[in-house]
Amino acid sequence: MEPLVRIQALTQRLHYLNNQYYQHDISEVSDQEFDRLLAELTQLEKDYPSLASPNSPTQRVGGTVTKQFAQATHRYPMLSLGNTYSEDDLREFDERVQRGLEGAAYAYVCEQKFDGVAMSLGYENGELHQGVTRGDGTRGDVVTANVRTIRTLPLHLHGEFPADAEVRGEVFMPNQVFDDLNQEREQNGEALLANPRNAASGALKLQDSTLVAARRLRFYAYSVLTPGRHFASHSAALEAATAWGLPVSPTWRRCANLQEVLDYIHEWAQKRFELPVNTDGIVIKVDDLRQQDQLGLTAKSPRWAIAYKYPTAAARTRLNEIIYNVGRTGAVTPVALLDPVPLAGTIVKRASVHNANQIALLDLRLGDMVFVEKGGEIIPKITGVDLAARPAEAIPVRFPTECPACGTPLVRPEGEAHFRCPNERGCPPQSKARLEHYVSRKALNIDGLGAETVGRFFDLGLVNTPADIYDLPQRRPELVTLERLGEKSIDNLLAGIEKSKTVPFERVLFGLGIRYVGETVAQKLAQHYRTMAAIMAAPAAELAAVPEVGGVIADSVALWSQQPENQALVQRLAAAGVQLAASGEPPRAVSDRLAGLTFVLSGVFENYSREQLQDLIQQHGGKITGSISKKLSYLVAGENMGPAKREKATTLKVPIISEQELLALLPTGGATDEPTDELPAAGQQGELF
Ligand SMILES: NC(=O)c1ccc[n+]([C@@H]2O[C@H](COP(=O)([O-])OP(=O)(O)OC[C@H]3O[C@@H](n4cnc5c(N)ncnc54)[C@H](O)[C@@H]3O)[C@@H](O)[C@H]2O)c1
Ligand SMILES: [Zn+2]
Repeated sequence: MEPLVRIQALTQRLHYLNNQYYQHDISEVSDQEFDRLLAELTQLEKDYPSLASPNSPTQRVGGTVTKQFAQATHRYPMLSLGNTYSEDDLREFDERVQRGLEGAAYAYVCEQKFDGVAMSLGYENGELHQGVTRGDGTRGDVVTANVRTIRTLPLHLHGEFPADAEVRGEVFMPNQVFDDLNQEREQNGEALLANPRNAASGALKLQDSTLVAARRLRFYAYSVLTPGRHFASHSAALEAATAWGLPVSPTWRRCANLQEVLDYIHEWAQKRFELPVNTDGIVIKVDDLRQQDQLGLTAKSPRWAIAYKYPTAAARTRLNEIIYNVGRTGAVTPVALLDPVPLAGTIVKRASVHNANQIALLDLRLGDMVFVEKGGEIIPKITGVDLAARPAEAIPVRFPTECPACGTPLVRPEGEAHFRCPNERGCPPQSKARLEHYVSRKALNIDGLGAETVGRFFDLGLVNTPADIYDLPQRRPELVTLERLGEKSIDNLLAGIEKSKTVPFERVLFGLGIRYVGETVAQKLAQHYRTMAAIMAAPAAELAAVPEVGGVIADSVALWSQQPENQALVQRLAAAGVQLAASGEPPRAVSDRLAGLTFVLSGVFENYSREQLQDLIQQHGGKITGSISKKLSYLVAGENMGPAKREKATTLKVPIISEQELLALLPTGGATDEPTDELPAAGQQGELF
């Protein structure tokens, strides 16, 4: 192929993949594949320098800023790292360093390359005042409120620190958190997060920091920058950061020479899988900061550092069978059963294949030799077939057309990847999974009645729906006859069931397992409506206007509420004494100043989060709605509000007010003491912008 044509094709493809990765948190290809394409382009540009464009992905940091946040310019550029998968390249890197330092002695620091999102934290007089993403390397998104939700991050530094320090590090989602979240999402019928890195990146882009807090992000610091050289070496900076109370992973090591670097790399090749966070390699940095300055930077990366990436852990093994699991919401997921094979520190016997499309895409046959990889996920996945080794008798995998559990024809709703069994009531694994969900830790958390026991009771026909659990006390004589269930554990179990009647309403609502109603949504609905009866009576359009509840969730709740079986279930739970109303006082009404007024909030606000402003409006009798209509009283506009919203409000003559003006509407005057009558009256065109 013409080099120019290839260069253009690669450039276009890499720009596209960068955009998917940084803007939409989607990895369409593996990192290894991405790096291979980038290396090919780098080589071509080296061979044909006249064809290289200054905007090439080889010359620039891949990310960009987003529209939803305010931006800040980095004082020191936030660069990428040169990377390699080969030890020979490391030797070349070491030779370049040696030449660059003209024979002076030097040492390295090796660190884990944490697979998350780079973050710059500004500490002024030891106080955290700003968190900014890498963005395009020059400017990034200001996500301070989101960063503050990271519980291990100190808001104040301890001990002796410089007045002005920029701490850099990685925001990540621990693997355990990722697995828990995904399990929950799967059960709620929500789309799964692809891997912990994309999950962390997506969480940082959320507008509502209470939602970010629920993602339980963490942070590891890996560099400190100060005006003037405060430290002599990178290792001294890491030690200081630790002393100030910043989380620094203890895995770093100072290495006297390349051999020690290679030892570190070999040592961590397997050990890294025991860390609570994904890593994708090792970062090697020249330790002395003056030597770092001497070596300098390229447009894209420092010359004093390099990333060594481990090849993705992959194995080849035989695919014996595919089984189909039916989940709580009826989704049918294929699971591949394999000949056991060691991979990245564990023995793998099962792999996920995601869905029917994936089976077709890979053209899987039973008996095939397949490649399995362990990426960010705990369960490995099948990534390809060794076609050369395909046995003649290999049987094409046929995705079932009927539910493997109950025989009902499967359906695939428009736009969904999964086939579902629509037989909600009569399909045993669905009923069983609903029970397991009801007793689970984050729902009713019934002592002595775990997933296993409730599953066993279901199999024995003792319970079928959550309401049956409350009839168990009357069935004690039957329970005593069960094997492995002594008097004592029955006492425990019955006491646990009794205690579950005090579990707050929001967790009961979550426990009902309504599709798309996860923990947060259950909380919002419970706060807003306060009783199950009110939720079940609410029309979908009204539900959709509750903060964090969109149209899809609202439709699902309304549909659930209409079904007679569910109405009967709720009645029986109520009769058993389960909490179906929020306890305590409803949020105190502070005034009725905003009674009869409706508000839409949009954009980013300066003094309060959107959530806080919504609470404030409600405390003063105002209502929050989801969409802009002629009847809307005010659109409250923050920074970076979408132009479409502004246009719609202007066309419909809905007054647009700022955060300050909203606060001024309140009796105390909020942040200002402006007289309220200077505001445009509701229903008139505001001309404040
Ligand atoms: N799969 C895809 O479609 C796709 C698309 C674009 C990029 N990518 C991946 O992203 C990489 C490029 O991304 P990049 O420029 O963000 O990262 P990079 O691989 O060039 O490394 C730089 C980043 O490493 C991180 N890091 C982690 N631990 C560190 C430590 N101890 N010290 C210093 N930095 C540390 C920081 O976030 C820093 O920004 C590519 O090599 C590719 O693997 C993949
Ligand atoms: Zn079924």
